[in-house]
Amino acid sequence: MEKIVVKGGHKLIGKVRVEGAKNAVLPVLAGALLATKGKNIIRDVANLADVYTINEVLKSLGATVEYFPEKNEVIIDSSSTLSSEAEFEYVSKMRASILVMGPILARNGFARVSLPGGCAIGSRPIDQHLKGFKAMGAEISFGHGYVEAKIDGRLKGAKIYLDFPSVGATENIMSAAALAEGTTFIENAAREPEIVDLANFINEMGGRVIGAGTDTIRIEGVYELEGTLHHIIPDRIEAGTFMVAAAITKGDVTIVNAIPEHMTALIAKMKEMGVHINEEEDGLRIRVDKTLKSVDIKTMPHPGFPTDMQSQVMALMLTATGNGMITETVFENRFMHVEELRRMNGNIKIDGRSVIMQGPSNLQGAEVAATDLRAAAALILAGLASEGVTRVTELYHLDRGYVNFHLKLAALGADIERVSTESSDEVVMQTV
Ligand SMILES: CC(=O)N[C@H]1[C@@H](OP(=O)(O)OP(=O)(O)OC[C@H]2O[C@@H](n3ccc(=O)[nH]c3=O)[C@H](O)[C@@H]2O)O[C@H](CO)[C@@H](O)[C@@H]1O
Ligand SMILES: C=C(OP(=O)(O)O)C(=O)O
Repeated sequence: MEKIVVKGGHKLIGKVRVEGAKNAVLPVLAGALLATKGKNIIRDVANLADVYTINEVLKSLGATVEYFPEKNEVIIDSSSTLSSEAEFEYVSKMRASILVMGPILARNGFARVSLPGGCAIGSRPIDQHLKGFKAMGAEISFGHGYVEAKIDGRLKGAKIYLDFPSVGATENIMSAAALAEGTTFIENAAREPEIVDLANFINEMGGRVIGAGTDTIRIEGVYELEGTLHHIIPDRIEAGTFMVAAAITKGDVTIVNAIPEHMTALIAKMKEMGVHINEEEDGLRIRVDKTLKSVDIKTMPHPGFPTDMQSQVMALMLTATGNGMITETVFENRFMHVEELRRMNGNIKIDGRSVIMQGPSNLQGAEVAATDLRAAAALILAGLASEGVTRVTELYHLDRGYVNFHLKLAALGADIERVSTESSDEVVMQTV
């Protein structure tokens, strides 16, 4: 078993560079399957466990995938005939595997994908994805834990209103519609920057997607798409996580490669807490020189406050004075980290879909377990501000979404290491 061991009490100072976005690269790599000619070259690909998983899914479908992690590049050739089935093995490991369904259905007229099921943060159904495929003429059926979509000939353009601006449904429908006959409108579409990145990628392949980033996306279907060169946008959640790391240690950190326009809600709320945030020539500078004050936050679809920053900001709020409330509206069960933060002496109460904090808590190092990807980051962040030593386990969650998280924090001055605990001794895995 591996653990991250962090000793609190060190201010973080310096510069850190963020990687390409996990939530942009996964739909783009799935969308690469739309190309029936040429090769797709995808750059600024972060070296994440989820990237290995999606690459395995693409290979299992018959695409040729060359991955050069040292160059942050993936080359995909999907020009030969592809299989139509995404198996349980991959979908159960990573829900975003469902994003191959749109491209496969559009290309093959048939797709069979393992039902993703729920996870630690909520039930996460895919009814909105399927509603879109159905509106485009597909017949949907379920059996043996799989969902199947089938169409005679090509998918047909349609007007699709999403009941909720689901990120995955918008991406899956947009990809499918790229090769459909006629024009598709997605109304109440998700507006996340990652949606815009996927739309840009489809257009670079020769597609016609208009309006991504607004709540109505128009997709004029084309007959074929061709491989292209695409650069993935920077990871706004990794950037936000380092913003919290700087603030929670009352440090002074410049985040290189962040796009502030992708993080307006987070920047606004952190400023409201008293964090100094300035756009400087070399990046986004985060500085704290006083005690922070608690605020109220509600997670919302973009451009609202991102649910993927909820747990990290909760850790920060525990160090602030006064009463603060965080309300989670996107996922119904994204509070598993609360119990772990309580074990670190966090003063938090759950009240329905909200948590109430009375701060500042006198955070104390403890043995804690990550319950999901962002919870892993939040517990490490809390450890940076705790008295004594925190040990965080279940690091496979962290590796899904952060590259060398502990090394980046150590380079900023954190006392942190990743150890293997095969025997009773802790063996340091990597040092700076
Ligand atoms: C790989 C990726 O990009 N993951 C992100 C994506 O996940 P994902 O695409 O799964 O998130 P969605 O926006 O689809 O889900 C948001 C909410 O809508 C519900 N829903 C979704 C689809 C559907 O068909 N029916 C339905 O009810 C979900 O259960 C959830 O409560 O957006 C989330 C919300 O910003 C982020 O937390 C994830 O990090
Ligand atoms: C919830 C997340 O990702 P996924 O949708 O891949 O589980 C996340 O990135 O925080």
